[in-house]
Amino acid sequence: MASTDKILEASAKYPKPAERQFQYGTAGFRMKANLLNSVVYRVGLLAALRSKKLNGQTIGVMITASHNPPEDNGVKLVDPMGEMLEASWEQYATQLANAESDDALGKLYNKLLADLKIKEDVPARVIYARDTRASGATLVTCLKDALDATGTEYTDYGYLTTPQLHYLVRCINTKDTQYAYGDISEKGYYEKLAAAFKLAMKGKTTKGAVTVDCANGVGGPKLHELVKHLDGIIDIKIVNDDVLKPETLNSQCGADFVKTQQRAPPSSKVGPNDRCASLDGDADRIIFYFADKDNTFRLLDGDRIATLAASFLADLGRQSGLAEQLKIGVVQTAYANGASTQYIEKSLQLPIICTNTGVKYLHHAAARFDIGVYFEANGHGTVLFSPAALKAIATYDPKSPAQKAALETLQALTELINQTVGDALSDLLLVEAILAHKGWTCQEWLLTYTDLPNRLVKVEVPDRNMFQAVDAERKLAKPDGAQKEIDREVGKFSMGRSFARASGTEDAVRVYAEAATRTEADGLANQVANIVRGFGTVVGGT
Ligand SMILES: CC(=O)N[C@H]1[C@@H](OP(=O)(O)O)O[C@H](CO)[C@@H](O)[C@@H]1O
Ligand SMILES: [Mg+2]
Repeated sequence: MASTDKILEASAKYPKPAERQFQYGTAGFRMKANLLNSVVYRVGLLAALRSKKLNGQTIGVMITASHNPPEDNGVKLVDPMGEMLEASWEQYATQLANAESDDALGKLYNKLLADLKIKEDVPARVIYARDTRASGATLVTCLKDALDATGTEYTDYGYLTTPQLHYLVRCINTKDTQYAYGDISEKGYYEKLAAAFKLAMKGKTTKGAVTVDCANGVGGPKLHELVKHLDGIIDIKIVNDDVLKPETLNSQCGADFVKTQQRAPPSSKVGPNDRCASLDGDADRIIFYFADKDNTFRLLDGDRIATLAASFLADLGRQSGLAEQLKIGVVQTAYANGASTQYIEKSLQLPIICTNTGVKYLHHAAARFDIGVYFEANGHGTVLFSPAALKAIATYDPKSPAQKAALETLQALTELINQTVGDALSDLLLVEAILAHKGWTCQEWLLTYTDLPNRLVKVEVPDRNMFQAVDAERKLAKPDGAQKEIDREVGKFSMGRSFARASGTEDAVRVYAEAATRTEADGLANQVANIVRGFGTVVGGT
């Protein structure tokens, strides 16, 4: 078959590293960049297949390793509505990446064509972009070879944040429909966000500046562009935006550093009570923080953004007269701080769904509500509006000036909030708009509830796969007896909660614990980590 010949010819340039097994996980493929050539080439083949299967709809390919160190890179696929690749296709990505020889790859490609009933003559369309990592250029070449070999039409969007690529994919596939998402350009993205932000801010001002640490990644230049469209209605100070020194990416800065180290980047020069935010390397995560008057570091993480957004949207629902049509729900994972869960249930009186870790799970659960707010504690999340909610907001006839004002703000938020995926730039503006409406500083935001002290520990065991979690990963079904021991420890601590689960992205088991005091949270985490070590060692035999 002619096209397979081309695929094999190009594939010969990118042999699979021997003895390596790859897996398309929560974040696509991610590893040391020098191992990725064959993987990216094969992801290109899959993107072509996916597009053909979906009648030539455009598929996105993003080359990034997010918050990982500069020497890593990665690749992930974006489905037509700007969502992550449908879960059932992840296995094909894994199979293609692991085909040992060119011959095996060609056979697998043809098998997928046949098994998935893909018509080869359907055109394939792909767009792609990358973050600022030095290795990105080489990987783009691998990708292009796959797209050329499969006769795919493609557009290279250069450097983009991950959510910008998701935005563009959705714009392309909804063009000229009633769901048209926006202008198909990077500029269109800024214009959409800026116009919505201005509407949302009408008559309100933020209290002081917000300093945004861009992790020395692609978010820096993109935030500079966005600011140009905001007409100075908000004071955004941009730091750690040096993309010319790739080795500084995510180094001692960025959302992951701040969240895991529970401290500001050492380079930070802000004063007490100054509002700060940090993005990750591909700008799909954001967290806020500040130093209080005693210079104590205070984190405002994804749980805080979720509670802030949910409370504001619930207020707007009531004020606009649409509370009945706009049922709001919040989606969290087991890592959400117990105090946030309690605040949502008791104070906000909103329903909560707890899902497995990984944004694709949260995203799908959030789609079940009229307005679904989802955030991982690490700052990745967004708010989804259902088609019925959008219709209600667009068509409702307000009965008073107060209803009209609330409705206009709601309308603006439906445009401001990225509907495809968590987006640090969109979330930044969302939080700023809400704080402006409430007239809050970070201090007031922090006062809504008090986080329970918590600890996250990574435990390395010979075989993490023996730890099988159930109940949204809050309990261990395997190894036998482990959960019983964890329960016994948890029972000894006041307000204690703890769970262990195998990481989906690292070769380790993560243990999370929270309790009434810092000492207790640390103690509980250590005890549960010991239980995990004990079970891991016995069966693993080392
Ligand atoms: C505790 C934690 O932060 N886990 C992260 C991490 O998943 P693990 O499966 O825990 O390794 O990476 C995921 C992908 O970036 C992210 O979605 C998730 O929140
Ligand atoms: Mg990221």
